[in-house]
Formats: sequence, C-alpha cells, structure tokens
Amino acid sequence: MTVESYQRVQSDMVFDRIKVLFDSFGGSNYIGESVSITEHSLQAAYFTAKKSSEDEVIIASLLHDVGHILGLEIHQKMEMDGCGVEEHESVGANFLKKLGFCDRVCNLTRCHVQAKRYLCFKRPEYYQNLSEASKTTLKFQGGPMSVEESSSFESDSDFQNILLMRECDEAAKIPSSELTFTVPPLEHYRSMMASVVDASQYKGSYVLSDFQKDFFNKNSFVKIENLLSFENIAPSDVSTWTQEVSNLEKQEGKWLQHWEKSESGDKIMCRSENFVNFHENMRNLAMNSILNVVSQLFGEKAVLFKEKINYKLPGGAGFAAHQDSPAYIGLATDHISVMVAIDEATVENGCLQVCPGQWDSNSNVPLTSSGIITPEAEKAMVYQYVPCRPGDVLFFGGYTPHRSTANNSKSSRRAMFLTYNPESQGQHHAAYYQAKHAKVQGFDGAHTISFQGDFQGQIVE
Ligand SMILES: O=C(O)CCC(=O)C(=O)O
Ligand SMILES: [Fe+2]
Repeated sequence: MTVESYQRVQSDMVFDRIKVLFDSFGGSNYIGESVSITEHSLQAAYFTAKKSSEDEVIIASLLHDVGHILGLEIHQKMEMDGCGVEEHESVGANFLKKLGFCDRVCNLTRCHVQAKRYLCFKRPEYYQNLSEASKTTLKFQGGPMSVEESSSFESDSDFQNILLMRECDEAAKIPSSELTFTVPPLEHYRSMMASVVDASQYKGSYVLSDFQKDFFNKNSFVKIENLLSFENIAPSDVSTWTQEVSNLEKQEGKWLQHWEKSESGDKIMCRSENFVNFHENMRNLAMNSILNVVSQLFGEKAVLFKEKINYKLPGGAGFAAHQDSPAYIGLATDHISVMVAIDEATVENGCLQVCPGQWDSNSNVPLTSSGIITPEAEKAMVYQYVPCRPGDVLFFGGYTPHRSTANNSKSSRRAMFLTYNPESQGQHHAAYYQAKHAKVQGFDGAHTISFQGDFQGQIVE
C-alpha cells in the first residue's frame, strides 16, 4: 500500500467513526433545546463557515459537542442535572486528539465552554439571556471566569475564533421546521476533515473514548455495537468463516473440535478451538481492530492467548457462572476476553450475562472444586443480560463473572471468544494449546472442553 492510500484509508476511518457517532446517537435532543445534537452541530458548522474560511475553525465548530455524543454512546446517565455530560469538552478533545485531529482543532473544542464563562464575566447581561439549560451547566463548568482567568483567556491566539464559535453555537438552535436555508450534511465535511487530521497520529482502527474506558474500568465489560463494520467485515462473512472452521476435519495437534449431546439426544457441534493459525480471515479478525481495542483497554499491546467458537446450536447447553482467568492454568495473570457475536444473541437463545463491578484477581470470588463460582456467591451477584446483534463485540475482564443459559430456542447462537493478555506477560498461545491437546487435567480432574467445569452440556466424541 502506498503512503498516500494508507493515509486516505486512515482519514476515512476517522470520518466513519465520527459519522457512526452522529448517525447512531446524534438524533437525541440537544440538552434542553428543540434541535438534535446532529442538527445543532451541522448548523454551528454552517454559521461558522459563513464567517471563517479556516478549516480548523469550521471543523472544531462541527465537532465541539462530540463529547456529549460520546456520553450517549456509552449510554451514560445524564449528568449535570440532566444537561449533558460533565467535562464533555475535554473528553471530546482527548478523543479528537487520539483520532489524529490537529492540536488547533482539539484546543478549540476544549475551549468552547470557556467562551461562555468568559462572556458571563465580561457582560452580566449575557448571563441573564442564557437559556435555563445553559445556566445550569454553567454552574458545573466553574461559573463566570475570574479576572485572572479572563486575561489569560484573552491572550489565547485563537481568542477571537473561540468567541466566534460561541456565537455560532448559540445561533445553532433553529428547529428544522423553521429553517429557511439548507444546512449541508456531515458528508459535506469529509475532505475538509481529512485536511485537519494527521493520519500518522491516528491511534488505532477504532479509537475508544475516555467514557468507554471509564465504563470498562467501573464495570469490567463494555460492548461496542457493530465494531466489525469499522473493518468492513460483514457479519455474513464471519458466519461463512465460522462454517468453514466447523467443517475442518479433526487433525491431531491442530485445531480442536467438540460435540455435545443436545436435549433431544442429537450429536451437535459445541466448540471449535485453536483455529486462527489455520484460517487467514479469522486470524485477521483476531489481530486487527479487536486486538487494537484490547490494547487500549490494557494500556499496552495485547497478544492473543486463545480463541474458540461456542456454537450453542438449538438444544445446546449453557455455562455455569464462572470467571475465565482461573481456567488459564497460570499462563499470564491478566486477560481480557472478547465475544464476537456471529448470530444474534438473545435472552431466549442464551446470550451472555455479566455481573458488572470492578473485578480482578483480588476479588476472591469463592469457587467450587471444579472452578466455577459457588451457588451461594452467585446468588449474591446481580447479572445482566447482554443481547448482541451480529457484528457487535463485547469486551470483558478475565475476572468478570459471567454465565449463560441453554439455548431453548430454534435459532443458533454462535459466538466467537478471543482471549488476550498484555504482551509484557509473554506469548502463551502455543503452550496453552499444547496443554489442551495433551488433555492436561484441570480443576478437580474435570477436564472436558474447559480446564474448569463451566460447560453444562454432555460432551460426546
Ligand atoms: O458461550 C457462552 O455463552 C459462554 C461461554 C463462556 O463463558 C466460556 O466459554 O468461557
Ligand atoms: Fe467464560
């Protein structure tokens, strides 16, 4: 690939990340106003472009509220008394920085709230005319500026542009029914956005926001809807590759295939393992965006520890409450597991359930002799269903308690589980599968398809 085409691909990925945010979450009402966040943002950029010819300023206007949308993406409860996301400007600016936006765009985004604080200090009547929502948020933003703050603000080289953005921000609240002009859509800004992005600074194929990372740190899981679309992987492709993996004939020392006896007594496929080294598309799937997101969660480069497909076909069994890391027989200490939904996973067909919380190796969850969570401990936990659509990807920690029911529906619930560890803890993929091939006994000598007794089905040869 040439450098130019690589950069074009990167800037398209930046645009796509922004576009999906606006398309999926920008339709919500803009806090306390009668326009959506998307309408507000497009109008702000439109007004700014009337007064400024600088791409950085126009794009900063377009993206000044991206932090609000990032809050909605993680379904964050409304903060600031229902008026949006506290510190949305810095979460937004950090996010834009990681996407590779130039410093000027990031700084303009970070400062847009300061303009309001400045104007309230400078002109008391300005405060009087603020909307109720805007007055409420001002309280959370530090109130009007002090004398010192305002003079340092005035010396910012973009002082005039920040005020211009503020003026356009305020004007950008016209309900669509009252618009007398055409506001260009997001697509209009695709090439302008590329011109203010330094693709070499782009930090990954899918950049996590600080909100997503905080969510993971608090809950030990985070779901990203449709992550595979960012690599242009269609769920139907993954379904085809899964079919190919399931068709691999058993071969000593290579991939592993497992079957179970269904409720009605049929022999059905339940699991395939150790296939990424034998299937190029699956390897690419495991080694790109997903690995990259796990690396962002670890804060260092991740390496693949193991991979499996759980088929959970109609009549397939469920999994008892367990944590994954105890099954990993001392190979690396930190793991993140990733569930890639191949089929739609629903409550009826046995989607995963997780117990949110800050879980790690010190949580000391009581385990039975076969390595699953004791029934008493499980009863005291609150589990939540995580339904997924094909292409959705769920990240959870090695110590996050999880479980799932049998599939009593007529639809299959195939899902891939990829587990990673930080690179600094070594490469264990080969050693792990060596132990599995050698049928090393796990907890309680109960080695069936897992080193622990989480699988509730009956394995058949
Ligand atoms: O497939 C499922 O529903 C859960 C699987 C699981 O947690 C595991 O295999 O470790
Ligand atoms: Fe598990």
